[in-house]
Amino acid sequence: MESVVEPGANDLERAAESALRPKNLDEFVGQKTLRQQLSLVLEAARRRGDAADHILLSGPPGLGKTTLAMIVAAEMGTSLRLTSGPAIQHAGDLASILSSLQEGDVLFIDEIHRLSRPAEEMLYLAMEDFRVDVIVGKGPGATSIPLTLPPFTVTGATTRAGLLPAPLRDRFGYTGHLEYYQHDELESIVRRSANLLGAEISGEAAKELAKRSRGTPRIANRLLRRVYDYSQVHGNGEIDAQAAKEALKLFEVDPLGLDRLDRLVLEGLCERFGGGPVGISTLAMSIGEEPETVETVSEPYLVREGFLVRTPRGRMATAQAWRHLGLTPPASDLFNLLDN
Ligand SMILES: Nc1ncnc2c1ncn2[C@@H]1O[C@H](COP(=O)(O)OP(=O)(O)OP(=O)(O)O)[C@@H](O)[C@H]1O
Repeated sequence: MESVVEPGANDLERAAESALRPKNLDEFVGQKTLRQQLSLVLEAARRRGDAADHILLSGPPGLGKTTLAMIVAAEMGTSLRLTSGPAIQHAGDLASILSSLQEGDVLFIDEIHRLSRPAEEMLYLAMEDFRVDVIVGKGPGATSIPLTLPPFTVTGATTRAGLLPAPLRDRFGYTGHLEYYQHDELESIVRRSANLLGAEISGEAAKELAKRSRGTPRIANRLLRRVYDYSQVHGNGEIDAQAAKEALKLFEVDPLGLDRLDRLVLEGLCERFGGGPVGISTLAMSIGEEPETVETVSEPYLVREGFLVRTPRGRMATAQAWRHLGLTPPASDLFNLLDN
């Protein structure tokens, strides 16, 4: 893990996360509209005694898509099968997963936009007609054996719903979009997770963590674990505001959730390029980073929080970025520059 505020997770962290996952919709914090809609879809299916409709969940990493897929299976009282677009190399891999499903099972496909074309086409048929054609043999002698599947629910997750081909998107009866969380929601998540970890946390400390979590429960939980470590090593294990602030300083996460890389990007932009505009490659090179890292790890949050704007001529720092670094924005303000 490069940074404590990176929204993605590796396998090791996913294992640590499983203890903190909400187990049902009532425990799932925030995303009120999505929760109400999903609850209705599931309740109706339960009353009819049917498998739930196929569900597509879209939104940035770490907001709870996998957790919701697990909740769908738990609420329906069925089993969950987990796979991902990149893990399914050949249509045959998907055929063997599909043919092992039991009635009502939930098949979770993470990064569904990364399925190969043949797998995608096989999935259309399976989702619509609960049928899969299994190819036996190779070359001219190959035969296709149609196999009927029991009704099941695909729950697809994607960070980019726009990348999904329309025929696949259309086969989902319900699509829910996850939004970044509000501070008060993250505060509840932090308190709930602290409780599960057996950690005592003060209200002020929970607020401090929520503010720095970039709207993302995964980051909130990760910061909580690091702050808990700190309070156990340097204190009596209780997390108060002071311990939280000291730990976050140690991990270089500032009061607005910016980390070392974010600040390097803004400093590079303001101090070396007068606030821009400057191309992403030049900017990344000037701070010794790969353009892709800057673009995928740092930039989305900086843009979202209004520190950086992307213009046709390159990246520019906003007045807020200058002020955050303790610098005075240049007299020619951003909007005059953008008009040129
Ligand atoms: N609404 C929520 N309430 C409480 N905890 C949450 C909530 N959403 C997510 N979490 C916690 O955040 C962590 C990450 O969630 P999850 O793995 O479901 O995210 P994801 O959207 O599937 O991420 P990715 O796209 O990287 O797979 C988990 O530990 C989960 O318990």
